[in-house]
Amino acid sequence: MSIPHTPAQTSQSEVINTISYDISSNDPSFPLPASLAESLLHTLVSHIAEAMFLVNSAGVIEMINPQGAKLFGAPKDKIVGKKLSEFFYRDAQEEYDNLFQGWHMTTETQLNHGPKEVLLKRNDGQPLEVDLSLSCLPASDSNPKAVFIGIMHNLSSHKAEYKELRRLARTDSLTQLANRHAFDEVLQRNWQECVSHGLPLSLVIIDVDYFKSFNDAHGHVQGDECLKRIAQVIQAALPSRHCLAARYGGEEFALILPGCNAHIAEATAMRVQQQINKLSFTAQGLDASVKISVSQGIACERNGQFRTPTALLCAADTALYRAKSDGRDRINLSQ
Ligand SMILES: Nc1nc2c(ncn2[C@@H]2O[C@H](COP(=O)(O)OP(=O)(O)OP(=O)(O)O)[C@@H](O)[C@H]2O)c(=O)[nH]1
Repeated sequence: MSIPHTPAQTSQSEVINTISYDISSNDPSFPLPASLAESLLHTLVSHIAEAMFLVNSAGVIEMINPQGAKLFGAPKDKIVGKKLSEFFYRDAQEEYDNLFQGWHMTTETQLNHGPKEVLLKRNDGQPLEVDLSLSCLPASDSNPKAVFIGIMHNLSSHKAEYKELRRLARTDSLTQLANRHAFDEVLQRNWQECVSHGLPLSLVIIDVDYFKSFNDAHGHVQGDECLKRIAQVIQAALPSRHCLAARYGGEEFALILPGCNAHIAEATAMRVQQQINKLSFTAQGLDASVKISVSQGIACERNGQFRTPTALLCAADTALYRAKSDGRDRINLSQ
C-alpha cells in the first residue's frame, strides 16, 4: 500500500486506510512521520459522518467534529480542553474518571469498549441518551502519545420509539387500560413483592352482564363506546396508583390491588358497581332507560392460602361465576 504524502491530496477512504494500516501494523520499519499521522487523524475526525472526538490519556477532549459538538450541545471551543467525564452524570462520570486515571496501569486497549448507553450531560444541562464507543490508538513511532477515539450516536428518537412501542404492546387499544399481557406481568411482579413482604394481594374480576344483549340491541359500535365508559369508571375506582386496571378479555376486566385486603377490595368493587349502575348513555344517542350492570368476583391472598398467582386468579374467577349464577349485578368474595 502506498502512503500519501500530504493529507490535502488524500481522499477520506485513503486516510482511513492509511491510519488503519499504520496503527494496526505498527510496523517500525515503515512508520508515518508523527506530524503526518496526527494530521491524518484530525482529517479523519473532521470529515467522518459520525459524531466523533479525540481524548488524550488524561481524559481531556482534544478535538471534536461538528456532529459531535452538536450532540454535546456546545460550540467546539466550549468542549475542547474539558474532561470527557464532565459531560456525564455521577456514575458514568466516576467510571470514566477511574478509567483514565488507571489506564496506563493496564494494557492500553483495555479501555476500549463498544457501543454502550450513556446519559450525556449537554452544555445546556439537558440529558441526552447516546451510545458511546471508545477505542485506544496505542502509542507508536508515528503516534508518540496514545489517543482515544470516541464515537457517539444519538439514541433519543430510538428510545422514544421503543417506549411508545412498549406502551402500545401493553395497552388495550379500545379502552386504553392495560391489556392481558401487561396484567400477567404485573400480577407476577406484585405476587412476588407482596408474598415476600407479607402484604395482602387482592384480585377483582369484573364481567359486564348480558353484554351480548346490549350489542344485539344497540350494535357493536355502541357496545365499544360502552366498554370505554366502563373502563373509565373502573380506572377511577382504583384505591391507589399502585393498583392496576386491565381489560382481561372481551367484556371482562380485572383489577390487581397490591397491599389491599379483602375489605379494601370489596369497597373498590362496590364503587365500581355503584358508578356502573349510574352510567347513562343518552349522550351517545341511547334512551335514558338503557342501563348496564357488572358482576364481580374477589379473591385475596393474605396468609399463604393460595400457592400461586394462577390459583388466586382461579379463585377470583370462581367467585365471579357465583356472582353470575346468584343473579348478576353483585359482588362475590372467595372464602
Ligand atoms: N362491542 C363489543 N363487544 C364485544 C367485545 N368483546 C366482546 N364483546 C361481546 O361481548 C359479548 C359477551 O357475551 P357473553 O359471553 O354471552 O356474555 P353476556 O351476554 O355478557 O352474558 P353474561 O356474561 O352471562 O351476563 C359477546 O356478544 C361479544 O361479542 C368488543 O370489543 N366490543
